[in-house]
Amino acid sequence: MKLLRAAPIIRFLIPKLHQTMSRSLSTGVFQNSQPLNYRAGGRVQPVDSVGQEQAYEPSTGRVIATFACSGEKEVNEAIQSAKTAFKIWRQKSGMERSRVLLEAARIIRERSEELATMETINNGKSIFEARVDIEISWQTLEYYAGLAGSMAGQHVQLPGGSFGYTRREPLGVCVGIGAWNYPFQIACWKSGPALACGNAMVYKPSPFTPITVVLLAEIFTEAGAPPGLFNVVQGAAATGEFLCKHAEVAKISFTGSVPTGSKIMEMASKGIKPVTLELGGKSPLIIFSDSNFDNAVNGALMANFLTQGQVCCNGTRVFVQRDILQKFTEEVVNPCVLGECRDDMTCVKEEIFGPVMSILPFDTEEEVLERANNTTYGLAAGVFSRDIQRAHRVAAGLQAGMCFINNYNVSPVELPFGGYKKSGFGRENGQVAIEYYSQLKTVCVEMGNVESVF
Ligand SMILES: NC(=O)C1=CN([C@@H]2O[C@H](COP(=O)(O)OP(=O)(O)OC[C@H]3O[C@@H](n4cnc5c(N)ncnc54)[C@H](O)[C@@H]3O)[C@@H](O)[C@H]2O)C=CC1
Repeated sequence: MKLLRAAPIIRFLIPKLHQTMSRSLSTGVFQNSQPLNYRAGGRVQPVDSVGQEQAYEPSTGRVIATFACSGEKEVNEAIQSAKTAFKIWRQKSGMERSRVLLEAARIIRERSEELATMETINNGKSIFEARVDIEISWQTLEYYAGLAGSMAGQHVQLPGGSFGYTRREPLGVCVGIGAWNYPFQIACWKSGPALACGNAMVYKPSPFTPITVVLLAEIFTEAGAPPGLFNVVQGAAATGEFLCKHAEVAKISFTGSVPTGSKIMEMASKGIKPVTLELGGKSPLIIFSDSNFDNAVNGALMANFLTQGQVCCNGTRVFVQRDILQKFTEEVVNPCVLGECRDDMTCVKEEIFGPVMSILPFDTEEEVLERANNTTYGLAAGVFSRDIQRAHRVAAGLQAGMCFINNYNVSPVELPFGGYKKSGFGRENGQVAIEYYSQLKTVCVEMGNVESVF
């Protein structure tokens, strides 16, 4: 079982990192000394503030950064900086945007060990998972670089030689607000499609993880993005609210909890701004007795214990068909697996956002589908079975935006990701994300004379 090897791997790797990396970027000694806001192509101290936050290194408990939370003026400065860059960026062809994104992806790839180490220091996840996050991040930029050059509208013929066409246009200044569990990756999932479409972005990371997104901002600048294309403001709820309420923001893409998502939607509604909401979940994983047993066990571990269980789409309600229940339970036990669970228990109904798997026995397909869907969330779901017809039938019946058959928690950038029900709406990744960062203009062209009806 791969995940059980996570702790030894990080212990093994840390001495090596000490040897190969500068002292300032080693686990246990890193101390931030630079401004963490970024606008107009450089790091800046905010012009005003609403309080102060501290960021920690979870493995040691040390404070690694103390920073001011951006106030209303600073948020406005960042938005004006983005507006300036947007005027330049929107005029670029898709191929020109693509080159910048490809170069940013190349730099991330080249600096992946440093970025992964920084992510481990600030987030606390193991280095092998941080490396995967960084890999997904540059792949995201590469993927949207690939799409940037091929964004096109439609040409429609009309009577008398007249015609119409559609143009896919950027929205303007987009705001990204991220959670702390995948700081760098969430920023890439939002900025990749946003910039590919010709938008500029102001990004606010979680105050728990302020460090790596500023490195992403520097990378975009180094890659040739106009100054101000990707800006960073730091802070908590108050800073986030200044962003959401700002009249010149065209769109908000948010990753975080359901209660905050609801507030974001409320603020966006005042300005009629589109939102993408990537929220929490309490996802079901259904294991039929005919599944490949080892795959099902590995899948259940993947579904629960990556990033200390702090993964939005984790399959934390593990429904196991009764005839393999005992064998399965014996196989997956480590901290913390809860057996003999019932659907009405709090641990089964509410998101824990930690490494806790709840095992629930079931007997029939019909019964388990109804119970799996009996939740206000709908982010993800999984099914393990060798019966391919049943697997597809169950996937079709599951009320979730992301369904896995015979695997769990694999999120290639080519596939759209997002939720049903209270897990949010809009999609990240895949071609469809383009629709959430652009708007369609229709141009109707008359080739004849204007016939007056008056
Ligand atoms: N669906 C998805 O893709 C993902 C969802 N999540 C969800 O995120 C949650 C955990 O992340 P947290 O950082 O604790 O979530 P959170 O909702 O507390 O915070 C998320 C972000 O929103 C900001 N924020 C808080 N209040 C705000 C307000 N009133 N206005 C504007 N911004 C505000 C925070 O500073 C932070 O940057 C879990 O519920 C998890 O399931 C996490 C990762 C991925």
